[in-house]
Amino acid sequence: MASARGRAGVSVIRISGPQAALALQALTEKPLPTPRMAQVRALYDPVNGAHLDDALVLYFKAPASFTGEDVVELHVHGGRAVLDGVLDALSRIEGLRPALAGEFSRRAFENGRMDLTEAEGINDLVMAETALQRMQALRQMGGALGALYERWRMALLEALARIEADIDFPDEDLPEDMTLSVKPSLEALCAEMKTHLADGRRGERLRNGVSIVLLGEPNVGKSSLLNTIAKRDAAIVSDIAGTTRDVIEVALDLDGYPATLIDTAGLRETAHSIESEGVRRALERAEHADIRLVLVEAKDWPALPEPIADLLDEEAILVVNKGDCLKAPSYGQQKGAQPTFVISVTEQQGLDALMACLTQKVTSLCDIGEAPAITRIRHRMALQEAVDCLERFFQSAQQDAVLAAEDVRLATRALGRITGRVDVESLLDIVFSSFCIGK
Ligand SMILES: Nc1nc2c(c(=O)[nH]1)N(C=O)[C@@H](CNc1ccc(C(=O)N[C@@H](CCC(=O)O)C(=O)O)cc1)CN2
Ligand SMILES: Nc1nc2c(ncn2[C@@H]2O[C@H](COP(=O)(O)OP(=O)(O)OP(=O)(O)O)[C@@H](O)[C@H]2O)c(=O)[nH]1
Ligand SMILES: [Mg+2]
Repeated sequence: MASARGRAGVSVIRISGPQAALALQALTEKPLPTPRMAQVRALYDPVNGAHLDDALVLYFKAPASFTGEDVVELHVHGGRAVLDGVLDALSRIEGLRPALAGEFSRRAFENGRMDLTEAEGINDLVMAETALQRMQALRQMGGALGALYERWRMALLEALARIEADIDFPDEDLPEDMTLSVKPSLEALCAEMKTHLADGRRGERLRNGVSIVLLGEPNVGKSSLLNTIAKRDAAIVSDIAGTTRDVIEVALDLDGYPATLIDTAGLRETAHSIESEGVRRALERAEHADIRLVLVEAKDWPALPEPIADLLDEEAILVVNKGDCLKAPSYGQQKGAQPTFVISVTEQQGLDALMACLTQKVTSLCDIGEAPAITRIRHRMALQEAVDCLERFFQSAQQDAVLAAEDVRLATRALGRITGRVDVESLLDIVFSSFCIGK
């Protein structure tokens, strides 16, 4: 199944590999359709001849297909019985088995149709929830990131060839000390890689979403604010202090940038074991969050309760809720060092200014600009390893050309692992296991 499970107008089943055309023929009484031309065909169970559907079928002849193998697509009516009937019929055809998660993309990679970063881009595109996540995924799927790493790898290979020439023919007419002569170009390359690494993890944040945690004492209106921002009743609100215990997450799309807003238990000392577990979880989330929204009630402001004052660092945004309880509330952003917003959730006041501030923060945390960005820890670790190898090379180059060559070779390998040119076998299960089935 290439489409989602469950009832749908149309569902797509796809088959890849040398038996694909035979499978299609087994389900129809007519000859194979012309490659890449959609045809309507009645599908029958090959064993008992039962009519399964009138489907739209496509045949992609190898190598002109997504996987590079013969591919057949059955665009069937998306009902339970149709899908069960067709999948059941297919499963009884010899040589066919259900695809593994990511297996189509994996085969496309193994057949040389894309590098690993492009395959990862496909998965990111399927997972993308906001416009900018989509843009980043399309860029990576189109090969921009892979091309950058491949360019660096080629430059390293060239340097390596010169160093090896120096080792193999030390007395020939080569310019004196090749190992040193490649140093400036490798230094420039290393600097470029470090700049690429020093991206504030923007690409990874854009892919994963920025986390925004709501913190504060019980009853200040954290869950009310979450519901208002999410525009739905995601969390229970009540006037009983200690209502929220579990961590509650809602996904936000802020001008195309992804964020997760996280509601937590009100912070207080309590003997109640469930509530104190909630408080523990709240503090744990606070530690890992990208943005902390610290809520207080208007009556506790500007003189803040001590435990709350302790939560405020320069990263935190102070939100003063229940502004309607003030005599003459002035809503919106307040002057002062700490970013502070007076709001009223019940009166729907001051929220626009708060949202504008959040959107701006989220944007600056994951704005990647024009250049392709690192989107996962796998890339970051390999790049860092390449940089470390090059720095070792700069140390060792004078002393020993053979050791120096080995450092450059290891840096080349580290880059090659990102696009899947080397050490592929150990990587594939990791990369493709997070894909959808049918992708
Ligand atoms: N029905 C359907 N929709 C789909 C896909 C699919 O496989 N099937 N895709 C995939 O998941 C995406 C489209 N990507 C595709 C990429 C390449 C080829 C392909 O046949 N490539 C051949 C021929 C190119 C040509 O002649 O233009 C090739 O590259 O050799 C097909 C789909 C999104 N929509
Ligand atoms: N007057 C006033 N009351 C509010 C406002 N926002 C929330 N409340 C009320 O404050 C009470 C507590 O709201 P919650 O959203 O449950 O508070 P909380 O911070 O999630 O509380 P815990 O989950 O116990 O930590 C409810 O009765 C809300 O209706 C506001 O802007 N003004
Ligand atoms: Mg709550």
